[in-house]
Amino acid sequence: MESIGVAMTTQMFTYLEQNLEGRFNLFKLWNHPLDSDFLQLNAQSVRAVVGCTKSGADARLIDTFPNLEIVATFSVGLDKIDLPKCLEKGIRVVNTPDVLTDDVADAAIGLAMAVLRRISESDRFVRSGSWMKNDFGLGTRFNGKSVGIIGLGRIGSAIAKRAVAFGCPIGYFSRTEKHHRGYKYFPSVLDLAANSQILFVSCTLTEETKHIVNREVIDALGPNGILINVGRGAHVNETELVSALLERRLGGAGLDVFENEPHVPEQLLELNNVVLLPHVGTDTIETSIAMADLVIRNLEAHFRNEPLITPVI
Ligand SMILES: O=CC(=O)O
Repeated sequence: MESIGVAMTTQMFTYLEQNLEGRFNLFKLWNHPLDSDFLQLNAQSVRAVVGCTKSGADARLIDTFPNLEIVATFSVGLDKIDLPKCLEKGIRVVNTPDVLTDDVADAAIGLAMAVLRRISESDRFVRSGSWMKNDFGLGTRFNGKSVGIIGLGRIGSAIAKRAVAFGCPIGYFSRTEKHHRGYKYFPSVLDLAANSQILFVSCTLTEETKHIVNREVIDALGPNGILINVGRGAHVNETELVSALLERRLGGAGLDVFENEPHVPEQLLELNNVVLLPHVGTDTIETSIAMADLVIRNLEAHFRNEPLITPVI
């Protein structure tokens, strides 16, 4: 397979890069931009693209490679891929579901715990020497809080399973009722938010779920409510979120994702009731290796004319 051209859109994980390099003719697009002479000269040989949450396959990239057969994303999310265009051109698409579910769910629970028990804030308190002068004060309990989950897919279900272990009653919103015994279905996000103390966002980003958390949902969650987003930044109307936090209409937020990553609204940096992560929900060594292996196994299966392991289209 050494002669097959594979284009990697951006730097993502050295292990993946090295393994692709060992198997294919790898083009690193951060060294060779789409309009460079080198890339134009080699564009015909590229049959696969490997993208990620930062940089996927948009129409321009797809059109650059006339012999493109498959797009593999080093992520479960597909929002950086022009899926209709891939479908129209008969380009296969694969992602990395399942192997990352538990780590994202762990990160979601960690964020909820960090906000409620003020873990990041208390760490700052110790480091700054403030403990010498004052007591830290009280946090808020996590166990037993009513949990609402937007999107009861793989990750949402894994969050629910963990929250149940903390004695939390579970409500959820999804396109269809899942008939899960013990979890309460809410056909509207607004009702879910009104009945939740902690609202987790873990659905896929589509036109329908963009800004699914808007001003009304935030107000329904209320001044004691906590919002945790491990989906995509665009699930939440960030401007409304910032206003609600500044005006204390929302109790707090734990965010792994933002509308314009890596840019984070400056006002959030000043708030102690907010915990901010740099989109690291899947970022453990174990999961990253499993994701990279899945990308490679999918590409190898495709070029051997075998069934794809995790096909999207
Ligand atoms: O955000 C992470 C992913 O989509 O894998």
